[in-house]
Amino acid sequence: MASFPIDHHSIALDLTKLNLCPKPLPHASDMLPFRLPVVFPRSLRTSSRLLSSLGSNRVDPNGSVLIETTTTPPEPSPDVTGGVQDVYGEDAATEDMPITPWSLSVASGYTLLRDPHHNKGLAFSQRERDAHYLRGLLPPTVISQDLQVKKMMHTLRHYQVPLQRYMAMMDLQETNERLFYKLLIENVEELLPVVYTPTVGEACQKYGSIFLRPQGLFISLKEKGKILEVLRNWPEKNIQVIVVTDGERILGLGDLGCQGMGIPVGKLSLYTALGGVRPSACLPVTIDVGTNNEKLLNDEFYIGLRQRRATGEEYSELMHEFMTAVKQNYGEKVVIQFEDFANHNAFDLLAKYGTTHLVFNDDIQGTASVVLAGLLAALKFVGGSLANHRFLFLGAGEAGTGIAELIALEISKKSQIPLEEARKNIWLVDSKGLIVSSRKESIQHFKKPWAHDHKPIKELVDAVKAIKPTVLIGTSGVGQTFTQEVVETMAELNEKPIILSLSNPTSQSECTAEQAYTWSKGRAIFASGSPFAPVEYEGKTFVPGQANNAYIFPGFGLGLIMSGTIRVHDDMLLAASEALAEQLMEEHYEKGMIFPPFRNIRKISARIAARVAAKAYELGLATRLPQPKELEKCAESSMYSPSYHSYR
Ligand SMILES: O=C([O-])CC(=O)C(=O)O
Ligand SMILES: [Mg+2]
Repeated sequence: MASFPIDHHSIALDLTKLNLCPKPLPHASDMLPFRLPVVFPRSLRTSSRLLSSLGSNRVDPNGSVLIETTTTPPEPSPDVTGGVQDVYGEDAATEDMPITPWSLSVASGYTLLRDPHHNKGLAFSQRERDAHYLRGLLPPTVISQDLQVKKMMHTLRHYQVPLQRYMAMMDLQETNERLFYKLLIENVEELLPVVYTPTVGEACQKYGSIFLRPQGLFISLKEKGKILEVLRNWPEKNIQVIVVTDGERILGLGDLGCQGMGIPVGKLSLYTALGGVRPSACLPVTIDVGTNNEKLLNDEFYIGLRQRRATGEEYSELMHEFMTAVKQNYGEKVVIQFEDFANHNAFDLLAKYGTTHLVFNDDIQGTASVVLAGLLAALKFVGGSLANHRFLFLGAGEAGTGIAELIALEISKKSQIPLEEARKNIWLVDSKGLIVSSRKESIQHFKKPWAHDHKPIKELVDAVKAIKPTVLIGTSGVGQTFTQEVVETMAELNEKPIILSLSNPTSQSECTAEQAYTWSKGRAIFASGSPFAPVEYEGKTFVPGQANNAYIFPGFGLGLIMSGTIRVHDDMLLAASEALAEQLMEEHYEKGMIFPPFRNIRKISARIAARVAAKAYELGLATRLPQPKELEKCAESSMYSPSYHSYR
């Protein structure tokens, strides 16, 4: 039995946590009268079993008990953009906690400094250093978390190579999680390109070489028959979101096998930083069924299975075991986000598990929702409704057909016309040319609804001339395919051509922001999947938007979680798009923007979450009852705060 060198006989019980989504308190100290001391019999006080039963699974036999308190709550701030106040003490209002609302974990001394969830580095106070056996293990200086942020940003800005910044950020995530999130939340525009696209793409390509500590859960063919056991090896039990990839189509970079792990890790960092979901509730997973990437197979530093990809039954059986184990282990309300699967599996998995699990395909549905939002906002510049526009896509995979379908759904609902009718103004070009009815027999099922009557056309530029689109959308995964001639033709056809180059990372973008503005003589309404800096053209500054699903999935997921939703419905995607488009203000339009700046992303995510949750309640898919009255406030107040807790 472990012994714990402490003399605390009470643990604070925060009654507000018994409420699933209590009203935000006007001041955190209002909570204090509700805190009850809970006294345990002496025999229980030293029992590691008791501690485990209270929700801690980090019992250190040599350690002391570390109790997080809210005795010095931070001043509540009225906004959520720069890290919210920790109203609930444990950032857990999205969590079902009917009986054990404790905040408790176990570590001390050296172990505490190496526990990323509790380490505060130089920010440990003198009192904490005494109480937790840290004296001598740290240099004497005590600094604030704000100063730590300043120092870290200073260090990061000195690195010239983006990959160095990525590695420094991953290192921070693995040593001091709260500091990592504070940095990311407070510097989101600067750091998003580091932990996310484009740098995460390069990180995945070089993952084998830069790999220091494993992050996330690796489930390979070797784990077949044991996936439930593997899930149980993960230290956190209360999982709310899983992002899973099989690495076959990482961004526009292709098959990166097991090294695709950078993507679920990055996406989940955004779930926390942008959407406020607690890091401990997030589980990144990579399914390794091999890779067809010869370069990786021959790379001595490759970290995955050294075999060609399993397909067919072998593949579906492993995926099925995974999906079944997830539901068995975490229940029905865990969000499973599919990420960067190749087309053929992505559509099949979504269709197969859409009726039994809470699944969401970010590349099909998240991308569709963000692009629809951008188009709704762009109407402000071009006028009319979506039904008055003609759309041409380069790329007919997950993103292309997903966006096309959501546009058609929105048009069909708004104009009250059948979906088939709404699809007629939407055209797609794939690697073989315009998708037309004469190709219907030979194309994949997800392309068939877009095979309209027209003579075959091979080249994109000829398709632009023939179809005369008002909106051109690139989802091809191939860089520099919107040539000067293509953009110029769009500009000849339209006073304000809408051009979206969505492929990631930057190297795969169909054209750059500068090309779009220059070739259209400053008339294009442009957005891209990966970020581009503002462009000066003839004395005017153009701010390109980042049409990236990062605007959608964090808030969307939060909406699902806070309402206890059990299935995703397309109407929730439409609700998310509308919520995002509504965030555009006059000041944004003046700069030609069709997406709001990322610096307000937590507010944006809360709005999206509220709208998604409201739709879920309306559709009868939400299980968390009764429905909170003020969903947006509920979303904001349930967001994770990266501020340090005080330990006693
Ligand atoms: O990760 C991103 O930046 C967007 C995305 O889902 C993709 O390109 O596959
Ligand atoms: Mg993706």
